[in-house]
Amino acid sequence: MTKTILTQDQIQPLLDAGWTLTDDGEAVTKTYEFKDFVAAFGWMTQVAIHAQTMDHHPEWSNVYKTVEVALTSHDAGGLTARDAKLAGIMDTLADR
Ligand SMILES: C[C@H](O)[C@H](O)[C@H]1CNC2=NC(N)=NC(=O)C2=N1
Repeated sequence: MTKTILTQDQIQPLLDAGWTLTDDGEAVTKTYEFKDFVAAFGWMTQVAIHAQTMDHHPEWSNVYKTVEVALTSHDAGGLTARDAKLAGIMDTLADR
């Protein structure tokens, strides 16, 4: 598990993929919109299994078909490769 904080160059691909950097620069956020609640919760269930395998967990909330996500590495106090990896998994699973 790496605690190295990502550089601006390493964060840029996340921004290109639609993630937003928080004002403090310590997290990225994204709002996913699904077809309905079942699609949203199904996606969350798939992501949860990956998160548990990685021992890296999202901050998220769900209202009906919308899921708001924030990714950060609490132990590192900012963004790490673990956030970039989980972001990629989330985007890939949402595109199916
Ligand atoms: C003990 C355990 O490894 C830690 O609490 C892990 C679990 N999941 C985590 N998830 C995230 N997003 N940040 C962390 O620092 C973190 N720490």
